[in-house]
Amino acid sequence: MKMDRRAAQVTNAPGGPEVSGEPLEALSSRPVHPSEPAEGIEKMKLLSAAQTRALDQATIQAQHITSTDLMERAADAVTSWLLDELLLDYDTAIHVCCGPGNNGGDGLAVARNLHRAGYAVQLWLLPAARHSADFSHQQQQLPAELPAREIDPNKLPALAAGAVVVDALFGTGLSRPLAGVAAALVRHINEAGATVVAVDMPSGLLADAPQPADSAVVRANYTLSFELPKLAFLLPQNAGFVGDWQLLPIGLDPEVIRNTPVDKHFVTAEDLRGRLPKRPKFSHKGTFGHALLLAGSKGKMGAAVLATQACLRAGVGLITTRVPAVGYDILQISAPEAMCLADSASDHISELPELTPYAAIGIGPGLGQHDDTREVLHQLLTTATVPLVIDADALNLLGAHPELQKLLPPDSLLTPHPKEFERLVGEPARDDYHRLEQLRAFVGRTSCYCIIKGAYTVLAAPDGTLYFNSTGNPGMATGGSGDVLTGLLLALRAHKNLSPLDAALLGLHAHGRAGDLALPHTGHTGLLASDIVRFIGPALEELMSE
Ligand SMILES: NC(=O)C1=CN([C@@H]2O[C@H](COP(=O)(O)OP(=O)(O)OC[C@H]3O[C@@H](n4cnc5c(N)ncnc54)[C@H](O)[C@@H]3O)[C@@H](O)[C@H]2O)[C@@H](O)CC1
Ligand SMILES: [K+]
Repeated sequence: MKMDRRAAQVTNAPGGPEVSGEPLEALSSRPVHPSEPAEGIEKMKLLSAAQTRALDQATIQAQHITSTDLMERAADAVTSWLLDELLLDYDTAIHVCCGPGNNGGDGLAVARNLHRAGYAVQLWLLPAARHSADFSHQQQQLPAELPAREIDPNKLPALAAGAVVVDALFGTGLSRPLAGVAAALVRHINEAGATVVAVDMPSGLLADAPQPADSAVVRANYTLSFELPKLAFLLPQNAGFVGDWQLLPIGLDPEVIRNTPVDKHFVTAEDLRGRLPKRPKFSHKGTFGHALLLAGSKGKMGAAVLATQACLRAGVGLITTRVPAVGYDILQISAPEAMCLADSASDHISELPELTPYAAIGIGPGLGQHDDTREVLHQLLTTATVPLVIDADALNLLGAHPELQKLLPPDSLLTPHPKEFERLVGEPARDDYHRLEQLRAFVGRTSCYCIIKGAYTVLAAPDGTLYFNSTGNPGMATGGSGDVLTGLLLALRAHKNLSPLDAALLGLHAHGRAGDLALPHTGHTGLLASDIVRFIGPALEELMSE
């Protein structure tokens, strides 16, 4: 069998109102707007299982079609993908395993399509007391030469390693963990070493809730989902089940999607393109703000350098970086475009500089957690009147001294990775879903923006809306990558004409995209944080208005 692991269609792919002309002071001190609409961030809404069902029904009504018609579209899309992307051979053994509901109905229609096209299909049905109407309809459409065999729990189908298994056991209708024959079959599929293609969802995975750790869940190589991604695909704990996920369009009604209220979005380039104001011809360095960065300690000056360079590459007007005395030469040499303010202490930052000139302030990269530095953070939180970007050791200090969290100015942007987030909230998350609940509670409590870094970095706005980033690659899981993000976000928060939400979304997207642009030059293995810096400019230009 020929295998083509190219990305297909939308491949694992991935706002707010502008405050043009508003003085920065007003931006930072105005009350948080809990209902700030995510204007335009609507291309990829993350719907719950119930909303997905409602969308299917609404599409059927709006387009005057039957549910069978919609199922045929889904099955045609899956069949085309198998033929065009997986490049099936006629002699490849294809096992289509169907459950009792509409996911199984999809499987029956795919099996019929493949059989008609001349492929070697074997069709297996899970024993069940009841079947959905569309399943039964599809079963009646099967040609006589394509027998549907009920799975015998005592003799599960032989699945050769070179075979393709189409998993159409359960989709969004799964309401509880799998048990009995279904669980046994799923474990059998997982052990077979076959190429597993899940229809809509890997069977056993719940669409928007965790399942017990020991549940049987299909470990798919590919998951072919319809139109919109599912929250479950974006969470690290499910990566081993979902595999490479693809979205297949089936004509779900765009108007209904637009009108479906959601609190979670998957943010794509399409959502963000044009949101970064083009640099006007007569712009000067004041237009793009003067940023202050407090970063570095002895042995961690690289973090300060990378964040400074990233801030510059993200188009900040000016940057002043406050470093301990030991870092003065290092910073001046490695970032000559930046101004450098050396602290009187040699190895750590011990004094807060005068804040008046600055449009935004970043703190954290390589900072260390000296008591003096904690005091600097304390003073910053109580005196700053401009947007703050808070990262790394500044987050650890906030975790170690929770009383400081009460001082966080509204609309500050915090950028923890999962471990820093755990320290910040003082409690490990039970699972990825619980972490999202913790994140929402945190932004609700503090009226801040907070991200959690990862494969699909998630941003929570103060109103609890979640935005999953769609760019980036595993090569970026390397030292200094987070420092680069801080610098980039700092530049965008210093930008006069960007709302806090737009600045954060643009920054997250551009960071991942810069990593993706660097990849052909470095490979995953050789990707360094400084390579990300190099491509920030091109990544941001892609999002610039005409
Ligand atoms: N017309 C539509 O609504 C469309 C639906 N589509 C497909 O339909 C799927 C959803 O179909 P359904 O809502 O019928 O749901 P599923 O086919 O995912 O499963 C529902 C069936 O499984 C049973 N069930 C649930 N949890 C179980 C468990 N733990 N153990 C054993 N049985 C269990 C239910 O009682 C029901 O019979 C989607 O994932 C998608 O694949 C697509 O065909 C697109 C169009
Ligand atoms: K499935």
